[in-house]
Amino acid sequence: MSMVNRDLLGIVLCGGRSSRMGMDKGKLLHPNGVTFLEHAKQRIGEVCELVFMSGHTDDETNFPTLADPVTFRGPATGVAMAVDFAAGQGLAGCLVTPVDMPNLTSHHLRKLVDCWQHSRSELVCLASECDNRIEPLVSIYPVCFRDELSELAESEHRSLSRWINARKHAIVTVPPAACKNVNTPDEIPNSRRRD
Ligand SMILES: Nc1nc2c(ncn2[C@@H]2O[C@H](COP(=O)(O)OP(=O)(O)OP(=O)(O)O)[C@@H](O)[C@H]2O)c(=O)[nH]1
Repeated sequence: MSMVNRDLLGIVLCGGRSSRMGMDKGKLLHPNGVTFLEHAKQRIGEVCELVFMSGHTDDETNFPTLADPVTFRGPATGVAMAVDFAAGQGLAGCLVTPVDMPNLTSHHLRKLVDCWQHSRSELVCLASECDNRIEPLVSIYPVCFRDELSELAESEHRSLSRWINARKHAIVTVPPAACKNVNTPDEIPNSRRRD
């Protein structure tokens, strides 16, 4: 069986202001020598055949991108847009990942996909094995949630955690380090900006 999934659209969320970091988080240098953005694209490319970036505005690369219909309204906007697009492509859902979680690997993403394969209309979320708290930005969103996610994206608070917690969902747990995201410069060991 192929390790690369053809039914899920792989998404790298890379919109937002990166205001706490003070620079585009996608441009940070990952310890493995590529940018955070390249790393995020590579790891999801090992799991999903079709991959899009979400919300990124600069055009240094020609990588397929889904622009947010309204900018800086948070990740729920990108997720809703991605799920809508996946539904239009006849895909089963989206595997969403953030650009700012450098220790997450394709191995962790495959665990999510394996779980989803058992029940393909169910939400599947990554969670830290220390507190079971869900990571809405590392989750699989089946296309049956298309309309509900559009409503969420247009609502005032747009909290994906709250939205998922109000619905049936499966969780896949990983060590806490794997799902640590970086928001400020002092959270990036062994890394620096690529000039
Ligand atoms: N498509 C899209 N992605 C977003 C948006 N806001 C944040 N993200 C992504 O969601 C993930 C988590 O981002 P956050 O740390 O919550 O927000 P941020 O805007 O990047 O950073 P701050 O300005 O410091 O809050 C990252 O991968 C961001 O690129 C948005 O408006 N649209």
